[in-house]
Amino acid sequence: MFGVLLVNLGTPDAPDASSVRRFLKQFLSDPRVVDLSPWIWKPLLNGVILNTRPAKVAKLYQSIWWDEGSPLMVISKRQREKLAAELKTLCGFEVPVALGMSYGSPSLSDGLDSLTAQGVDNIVVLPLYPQYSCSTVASVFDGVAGVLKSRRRLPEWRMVREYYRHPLYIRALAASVTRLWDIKGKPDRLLMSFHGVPLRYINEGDPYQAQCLETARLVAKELKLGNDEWQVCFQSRFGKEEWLTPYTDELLESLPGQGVKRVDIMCPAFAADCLETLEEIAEGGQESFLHAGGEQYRVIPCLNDDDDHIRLLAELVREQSLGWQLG
Ligand SMILES: C=CC1=C(C)c2cc3[nH]c(cc4nc(cc5[nH]c(cc1n2)c(C)c5CCC(=O)O)C(CCC(=O)O)=C4C)c(C)c3C=C
Ligand SMILES: [Fe+2]
Ligand SMILES: [Fe+2]
Repeated sequence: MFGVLLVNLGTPDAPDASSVRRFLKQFLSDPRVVDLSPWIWKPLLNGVILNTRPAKVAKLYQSIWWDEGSPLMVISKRQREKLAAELKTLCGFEVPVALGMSYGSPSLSDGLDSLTAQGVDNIVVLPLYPQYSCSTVASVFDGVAGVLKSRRRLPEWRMVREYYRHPLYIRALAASVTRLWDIKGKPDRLLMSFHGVPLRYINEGDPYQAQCLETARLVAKELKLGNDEWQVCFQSRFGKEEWLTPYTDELLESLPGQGVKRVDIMCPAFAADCLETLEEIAEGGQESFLHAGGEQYRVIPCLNDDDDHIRLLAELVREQSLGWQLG
């Protein structure tokens, strides 16, 4: 029987400093995320970052937390449920879908155990990262392989490496924009803000930047936008190193001075709304743009559990599992 492991980054269990600390410790200890030499990074992480950042970041999580929990977790659970229903319709039989997070819980190990307990022997691993980066997708690969390392019987498994130009993804993003524009009209500029990574990762072969630019170009084409009607930027910079530019926060501060007073902003690298979209973009971004003289700032939600997003995820699973469905 085949099943699906739906993977995302993970999130703290609660919006308090000790939960955030536990989450950040696991996340920031992954060498795929921060690749500095352990001799330099470990003392900095344990001595400085984990003593100062958790309390600060816990406050940010509190500002976006929902009654049911962390938005990323709530949305991930909805995606899991809807994907299972969609696959049942698409395949004509029950397909187990388990959730596994790279950091925090449920872990990748929890997700894989749940699939095994349901008799799954062929697994499609679907990381919810449209653009490949060593800091995300490769860490999912490491995590799954790390869990399977101690198993006597290996499942057969395949992983969706990326889907940054999948027609259903591009169309779903474009539809999320036109839903707003059809009712409320177009802004001066559409910003597509992707999560950043250190520029060095790109120079060392990570295709992430090129994939982001291609996603953006295709969305702009689908929306029939002129060159001055859209722009790419990169958010969520961490640390002192140079990251991908232009930085979203700096761009938002400079646009009103260039006469761009009304922007719509979307975050195509995120399959679910989370701290980075709800706080950094929706709260912080709005404040800096309006403060710099901007007049209208609208945030386009992530694809979340939209029907056309779920159809895309089901199609990605179908494409990977073709040879398995007959057996
Ligand atoms: C330290 C370096 C980081 C890299 C490289 C990085 C890449 C990266 N991250 C996402 C998606 C998400 N990141 C989220 C939070 C988050 N990211 C970093 C750092 C790096 N990310 C930190 C330290 C945090 C935690 C918050 C903070 O302390 O600022 C989240 C949100 C989680 C949530 O709970 O809501 C997501 C999702 C991508 C797609 C990516 C590379 C492409
Ligand atoms: Fe991140
Ligand atoms: Fe952030």
